[in-house]
Amino acid sequence: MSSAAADRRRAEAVAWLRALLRGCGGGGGGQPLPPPHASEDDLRAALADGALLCAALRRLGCDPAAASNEGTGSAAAAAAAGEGDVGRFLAAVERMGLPGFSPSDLDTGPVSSVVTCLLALRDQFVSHDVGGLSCSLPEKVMMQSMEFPRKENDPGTQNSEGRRKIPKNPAMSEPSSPLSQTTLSSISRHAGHSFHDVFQLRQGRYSDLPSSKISEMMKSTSLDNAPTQSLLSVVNVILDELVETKIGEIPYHLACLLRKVILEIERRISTQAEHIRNIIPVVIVACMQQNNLMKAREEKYKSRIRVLEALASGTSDQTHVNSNATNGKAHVSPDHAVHQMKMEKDKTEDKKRLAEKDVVLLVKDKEEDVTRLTKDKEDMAKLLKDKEDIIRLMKEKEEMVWMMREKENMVSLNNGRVEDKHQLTDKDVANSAKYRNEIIKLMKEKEDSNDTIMKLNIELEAMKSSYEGTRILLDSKKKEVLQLLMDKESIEYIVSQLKQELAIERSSHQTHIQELDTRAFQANNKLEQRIKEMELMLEDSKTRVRDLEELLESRSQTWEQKEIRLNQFIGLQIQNIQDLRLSSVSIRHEILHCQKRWSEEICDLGQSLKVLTNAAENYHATLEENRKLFNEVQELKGCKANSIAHLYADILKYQLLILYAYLSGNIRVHCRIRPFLPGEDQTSTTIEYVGDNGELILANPAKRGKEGHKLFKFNKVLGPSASQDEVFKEIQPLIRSVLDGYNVCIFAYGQTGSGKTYTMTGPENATEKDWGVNYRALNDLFHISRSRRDTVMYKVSVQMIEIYNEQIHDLLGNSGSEKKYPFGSQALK
Ligand SMILES: Nc1ncnc2c1ncn2[C@@H]1O[C@H](COP(=O)(O)OP(=O)(O)OP(=O)(O)O)[C@@H](O)[C@H]1O
Repeated sequence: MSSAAADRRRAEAVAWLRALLRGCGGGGGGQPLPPPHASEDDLRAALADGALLCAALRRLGCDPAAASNEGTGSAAAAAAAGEGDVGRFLAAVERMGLPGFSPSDLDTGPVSSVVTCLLALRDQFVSHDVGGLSCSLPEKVMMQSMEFPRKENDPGTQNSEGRRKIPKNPAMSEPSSPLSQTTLSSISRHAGHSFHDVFQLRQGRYSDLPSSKISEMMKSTSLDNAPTQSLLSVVNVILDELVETKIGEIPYHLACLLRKVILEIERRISTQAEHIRNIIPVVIVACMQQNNLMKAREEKYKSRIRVLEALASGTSDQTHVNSNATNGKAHVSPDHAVHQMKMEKDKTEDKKRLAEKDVVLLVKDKEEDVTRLTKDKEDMAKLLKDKEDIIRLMKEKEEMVWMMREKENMVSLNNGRVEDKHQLTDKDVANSAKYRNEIIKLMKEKEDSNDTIMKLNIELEAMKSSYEGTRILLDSKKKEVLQLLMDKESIEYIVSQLKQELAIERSSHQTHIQELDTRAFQANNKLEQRIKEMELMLEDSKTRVRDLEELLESRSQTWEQKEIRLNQFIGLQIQNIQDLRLSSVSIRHEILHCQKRWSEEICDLGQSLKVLTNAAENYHATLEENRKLFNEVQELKGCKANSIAHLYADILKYQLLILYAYLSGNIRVHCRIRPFLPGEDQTSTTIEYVGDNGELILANPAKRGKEGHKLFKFNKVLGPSASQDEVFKEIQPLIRSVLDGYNVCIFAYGQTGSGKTYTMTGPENATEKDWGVNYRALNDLFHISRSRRDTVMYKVSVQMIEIYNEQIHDLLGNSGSEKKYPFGSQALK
């Protein structure tokens, strides 16, 4: 047997023992009862002296002392079991044919045999359910101890003289109500005190009974074992006898018997009242527990509903989140999306499993609640029935007391009559007074009993009201349960809907997962393609890196070569500087020579200037004369002054220009550097240096040393950014000097594509801004001639020749002879 089963059996035995002995103050002798959850040691300690065991036997209607004295077998068993209560208990148990135990088991041995013995004893006496109702163990034991009344149609309940039938109360008739008649007779037989034999009067009257017989009836064992019905019958019969015989006095021994019987009845009534008092708190506690249980159930259901609601809202949220996630997944990677979808799917399945589990638990709880409520309802019905029985019992008791009073009145009436008729002796009077006192005492006691019954009635009323409250509570609970059932149905409907939604969601998720798989597959393909492309690009880049490295290598070699060349150039420059020093010395000499020559020339120029001054003086004189003439003409006309002033200014300006041209020399060489044309290498220039004073250094990479660099000297060097206008401005004074009678020749010289045509003519379809020297010169000359037309008449002729292969050709000539140099006299003119 498992320890749990042994504990359960021990608890059953202890509960039964406690319920059995509770009403009689423990073991009857003040022995403490074992605690409700007694351990083996507790039980052993409680039962060690055997007092509780014997009390239990007595409570069951079996006197162990008497039993141990009966028969040789019992005596032998008691002897074998040892002396004392334990021995007597074991002897009684053996006689009943129940399993016993060794007295040493109560000292050190296992208590399982003791428990088995106690449970067998319980089963022996509690084999029949009260009123055909089955109860749980503690309730059964409790109800046994309550000794509920039972109505029997047993013929034995009626006396032989057909008196008014008094309902038999098993609780009162027998100390342990559930005892079967067979069991009872068995116990009585074993005890040797059949109450039928003792109390049932077969013939004669009680007043005629000998004292020894009455003494035997008054023995506590006889009274204890006698059913209450028998005791009541005894009282009734004695009172009837008194009424019938109309004797004024009751025999002393009969009065004692009457008193003892009434005391026994009162004791049983008080025991019953005690039981009722005990049961009321138990019932109230049970009701409160029931209430608490119902409240707990209600809370549980509410929490379940909340969980389901939360689950439902969570599922919808999840659906929302899923849809959001699905919408937002266009921006996340496919692998991540698939992983997320799987996680969401797992979560949804977990939630679904939880929801199903919750539903199963709810259904289970509901079934348990329904079962429990049904059971509670049955228990309450039982309690109500018991309550009605108790009320009925109390009424019966009241009737009985009323009947007893009636009979006492009748006795006292008869006594009065007898006093009137007979002269009593002193002894009889004394006896009568004594009996009267006894009867008054009995009446008082009955009054007390009535008070007790009244109290019991009040308590019963209170119980009734509490039962009513409990019933209302139960009705409300029933309604709540119905409400809960309806809620459960609605929850089941919601759960089924949720399941459908989950199924739909799952299918949509699966579709989505398939789509994502397809997308992931496509993305994978794309990525693989991309990887291949990137690999190709990487290869290409590597090749380019190799090329660049090679280029870098070659560049570095070039730079090294350049560095070498630069070093060489620097060396060359140093040599050049030295050469320049030398040449500077020679130049200095040359300058000195030049200074000398220039001083001579200046002297010549001075003479020439003198000539010019003279000419200018003459010119001024002429001019003065002309001015006078003009003044005169102006006086006459008054309108030519301005033009003459202009002319004068122009003349002065031209004279200065002439002087400048004279001082600058007759031949001037200008250099114009053409900018790079589109498509030309911008870096491959040979120009190394351009000076403001007309110096130009050109590099020749093909030659080394001094030969690699050439220094040129011009009157003016015009850079690549020089405009057409700047070029013209440089030669404009020379061109204008033509109008003063000087010969001027301007020509361009250079290799093919160096910009001769551009400089002289300008680009094709050129605007005024891009005009070349020719256009600008003619334009300027015509402008001046036009401005001087009032004073000077200029004649302009144009000749266009070509020098080709050292042959000069007139491009405007008509015939062959005119075209070839020397041109005709016509052409020269
Ligand atoms: N200073 C400049 N600015 C802009 N473009 C120029 C310049 N000089 C020359 N060019 C351009 O250079 C090209 C060659 O110039 P151009 O025809 O004048 O050379 P060229 O010396 O006359 O040649 P060829 O001897 O063959 O006749 C032309 O397209 C011209 O427009």
